[in-house]
Amino acid sequence: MLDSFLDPSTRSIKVCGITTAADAEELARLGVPALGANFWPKSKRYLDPARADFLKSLQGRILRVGVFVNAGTDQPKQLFDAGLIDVAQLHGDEPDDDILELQAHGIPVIRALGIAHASDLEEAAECPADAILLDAHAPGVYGGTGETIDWNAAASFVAIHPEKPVILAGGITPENAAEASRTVRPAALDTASGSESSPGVKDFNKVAALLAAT
Ligand SMILES: O=C(O)c1ccccc1N[C@@H]1O[C@H](COP(=O)(O)O)[C@@H](O)[C@H]1O
Repeated sequence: MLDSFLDPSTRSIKVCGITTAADAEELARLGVPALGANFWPKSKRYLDPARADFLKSLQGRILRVGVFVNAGTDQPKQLFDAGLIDVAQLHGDEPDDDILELQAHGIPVIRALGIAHASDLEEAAECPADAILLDAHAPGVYGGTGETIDWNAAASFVAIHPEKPVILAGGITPENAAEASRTVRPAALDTASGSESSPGVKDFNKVAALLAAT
C-alpha cells in the first residue's frame, strides 16, 4: 500500500493527527489514501495506544501511518505486530540505525526532516528510509505547526533526486495544496493542522477540499 501511496503518477495525501474511530472511518469512506496517528505523548493530537484498537479495522482500506518522536523501536514494532499500523513515521532525532532496525522487522519507514535552510536537504539524499517527509523546522515541538517550508528548495531536491520519494508537509491547507503540488511535485502531501477544526478533530469540508486540490 505504501508503494501506491507514493506513486508519483497519483497525487496522494495523508491526513495526520487522527484521534477518533469516527474520523478515521470517514477518511476511509471519502477515499483518503493515508492517515496518520500520532503516538508522541506531547502532541496536541496524541493518540494513546491503549485507545488505538480502532485502527485495526481499517487495515487494507487506508494506509495507517504511526507517527513517533524519539520513541525507540519497541513501540512501533508492537503496534505493527498488533496490526494497528502499516508504516512508521519517525519525526524526532532518531538515528539511521532505528530506521534500519524497523525495516529489518518488515516495517516501511518515513523519515521526517525539519527544514530550516535549503542545506538541511543534504541529509535527505543519504537517508535509508523508504520515503522522506519534509516539514518545517520546529525545535521542541517537532511537527504539526502549520508553518510552510521553502517550496523552491524542496522542488530542487525532488528534481535532483527522482529516486527518493518525497512527502511534502508543513502548513498544507485547502488553499495552498494545489500550488504546493504544482511547485514541488512531491509523491504526496501531508497535513495535520490544515485539515482540522481544532487539534485532533478533522474538518471534513477541509478534507474534501484537500482531496479535490491534489
Ligand atoms: O501534529 C503534531 O502534533 C506533530 C507533533 C510532532 C511531530 C509531528 C507532528 N505532526 C506531523 O507534522 C506534519 C505537519 O503538520 P502541519 O500540517 O504543519 O500542522 C503533519 O502532517 C504530521 O505528519
